[in-house]
Amino acid sequence: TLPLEHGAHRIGNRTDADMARWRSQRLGQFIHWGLYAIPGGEWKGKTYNGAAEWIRSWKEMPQQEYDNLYKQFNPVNYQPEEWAQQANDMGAKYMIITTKHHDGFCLWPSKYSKYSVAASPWKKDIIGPMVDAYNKKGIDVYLYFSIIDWNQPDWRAALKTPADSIAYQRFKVFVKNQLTELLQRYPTVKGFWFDGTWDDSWKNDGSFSDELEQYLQRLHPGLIIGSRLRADEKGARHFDSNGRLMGDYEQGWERKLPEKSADVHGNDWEGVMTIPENQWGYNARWAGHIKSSNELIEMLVKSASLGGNFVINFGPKSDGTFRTEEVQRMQEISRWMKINGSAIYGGTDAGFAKQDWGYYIRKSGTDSVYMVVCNVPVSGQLRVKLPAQTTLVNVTSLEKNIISGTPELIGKNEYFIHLDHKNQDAPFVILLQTSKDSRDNSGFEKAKT
Ligand SMILES: COc1ccc([C@@H]2N[C@@H](C)[C@@H](O)[C@H]2O)cc1
Repeated sequence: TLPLEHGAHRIGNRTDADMARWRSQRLGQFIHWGLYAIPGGEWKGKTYNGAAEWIRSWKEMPQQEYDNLYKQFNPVNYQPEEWAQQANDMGAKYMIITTKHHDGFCLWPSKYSKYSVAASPWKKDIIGPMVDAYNKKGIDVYLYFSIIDWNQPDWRAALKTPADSIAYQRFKVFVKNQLTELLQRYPTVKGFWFDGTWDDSWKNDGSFSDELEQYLQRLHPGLIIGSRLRADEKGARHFDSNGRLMGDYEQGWERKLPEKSADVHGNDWEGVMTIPENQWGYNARWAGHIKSSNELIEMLVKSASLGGNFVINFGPKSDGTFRTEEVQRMQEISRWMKINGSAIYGGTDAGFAKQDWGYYIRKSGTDSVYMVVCNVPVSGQLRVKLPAQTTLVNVTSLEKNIISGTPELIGKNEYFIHLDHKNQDAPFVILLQTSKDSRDNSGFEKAKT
């Protein structure tokens, strides 16, 4: 291995209480809200085909006109208590809010930038009331912060001249000041979600990103920061030049999920997902495939089964309300989580052989393994193959009328669970009580349905 000064400083997952809490939460809510919600992907009758929060970079968008949108930011229907209530109903245990996206507009009245809500008709702090409302519901808050800042004259994507380096030096002080300010203003936040760290200016400054992370940890012990912040001294990101994960969890799963356990190497990880194919900020016209609640639930289940968190993104409108499709999904997921949430919270990789009908999720630290069935086989029976030395003690379903009769034992530790032929319209959950013992007769009590 290479001697790295600014590579991973820890091998293996964090074992502290803050990280254990994050790991148990499993379902998060991402919120992308800012000036980009005003155009909502359209400008002067034309539709922007990119992600709505990137409209400033569209050739049809005069940047000065975009930058002046702050004069229209006035979310008269913004009700953070309602936002928190609906997130709580959905079953989200943490929320990530964009304090500042790439456009540099700050949703808090920053001392270090004029380009904030303080200059808008709204005038007031957006972030504070949101943090308070979510915390009051017992939901942890993480702050999304973009290192890229198109509004800051000292921002540089690359350092080409000595003047660039002097400007970028000022920019780094600005970044550190804003992050310090955010922690001082919102001391209950549990971590940062960094973005906009792919440019050369940042990638080639691994020592700064490392010092910054350590500075933030000292300022706010226990802070949780993903792998997207850091670069090592050779410009490697997420995984250092020795292949070791930097930060507290793998933060690269954006609009995509790992397929199997081997893809995550036992690391903590988090997947963030849009409901449309690729829109984070509000876009008036959702095109392409819009994920159903069942699709989002299956992604949540898959994430928990692979030992990771799943965060669903929402893009509120400029007035502070949510679009119908997003409210609908929060309500449908809420219904599912109220019945099946016990399979998700505290869930992790069960280490069982994957079957076609769906996913196994182990309640961390126990012998309870949930089966979440997403693909009911036409045979009407679910095959369960237990790892060696594992005995099946009991089988129950979280809802009634799922299992018919007693599971059939075939071979040493294989079972067929027969299903009640009701056609289910959502994933359903069966709980396996197992035990690690060498009894080879695998005695089996009658399954209770
Ligand atoms: C260069 O490609 C991207 C893709 C997405 C992003 C941002 N990350 C997501 C979490 C959103 O904030 C999106 O704007 C930035 C650059």
